Amino acid sequence: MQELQLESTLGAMGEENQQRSIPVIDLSDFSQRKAEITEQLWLAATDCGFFQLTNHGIDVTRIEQAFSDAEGFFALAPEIKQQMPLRPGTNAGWESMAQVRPSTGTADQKESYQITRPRMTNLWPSQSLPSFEADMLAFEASCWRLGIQVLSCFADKLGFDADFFANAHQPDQQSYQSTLRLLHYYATQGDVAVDENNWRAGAHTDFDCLTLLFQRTGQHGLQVCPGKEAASNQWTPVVPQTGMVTCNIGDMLMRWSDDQLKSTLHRVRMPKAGEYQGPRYSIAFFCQANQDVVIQGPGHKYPAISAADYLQQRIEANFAGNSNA
Ligand SMILES: O=C(O)CCC(=O)C(=O)O
Ligand SMILES: [Fe+2]
Repeated sequence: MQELQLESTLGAMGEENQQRSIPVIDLSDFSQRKAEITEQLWLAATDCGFFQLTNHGIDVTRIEQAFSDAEGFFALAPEIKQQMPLRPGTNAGWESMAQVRPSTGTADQKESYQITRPRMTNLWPSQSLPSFEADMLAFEASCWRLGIQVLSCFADKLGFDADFFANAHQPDQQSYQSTLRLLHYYATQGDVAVDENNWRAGAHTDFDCLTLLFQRTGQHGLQVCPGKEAASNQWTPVVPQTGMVTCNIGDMLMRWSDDQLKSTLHRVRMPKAGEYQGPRYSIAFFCQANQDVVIQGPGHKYPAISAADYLQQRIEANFAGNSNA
């Protein structure tokens, strides 16, 4: 697949480019300002493929709570986390150092726990963390609402009904496959090589329609390389700020928009000597259309394919691990 050829050329470090900026889009008064917001989102998503949202309706205290829940989960003993293993192909459960990217060939220096609503049987830490499940499902629902709001703007521009993507990502169905992923990148010692073999997350594009990413102030490392400039191998840092939501377009929406919306390469680099060496936590929500939904762009550039088959192709081609991004 075209996406993979691009990824496999991008293991090298490249250079940092501070010149580009990631657009920041204010969602306040969404219903009154929808047309204006839609233009801003479309511009950002057709150009850079990455943007950050403010006044998006998810309260910062709610985000902080989700991070403290995530810290609580990752602090559980390995024997407990091992009872909730990531099941191949499901995007549900816990893994550590299991994700190998084609861009690097080495495992990401992280652990993750993924929540995909219909697939969570026996995967909740109910005994150790009694309120975790309810908290996380409520947070997932807030992410869904925000993701669908942004997608409704893209639907307007693509000539689909405003509720087209809401219908394509129905949470109450067995075929639902949007995923909330908690991420914990391990603390480093300051003497770790920052080279092309060592990444918190190797360069990749996401498989989904739209990713919402929560980062914490001070926990740097995310870098972006816009598609049209991929050959430059120049990477722009995305400044982390608790409360902002960083968004990126994934491969599924790129295909669904006949390549108008851009799925953008990104990665998380290791801290350099002198930088913060502590753990890095982030939370990602991947909007992925329900399995039975048929993906086809307005101009029919690509053949119709179900969301299940599309993801399967992407996962099989990508790596032995099982994940959506
Ligand atoms: O942790 C981050 O900042 C990025 C995570 C990411 O890109 C992913 O999980 O797909
Ligand atoms: Fe990603």
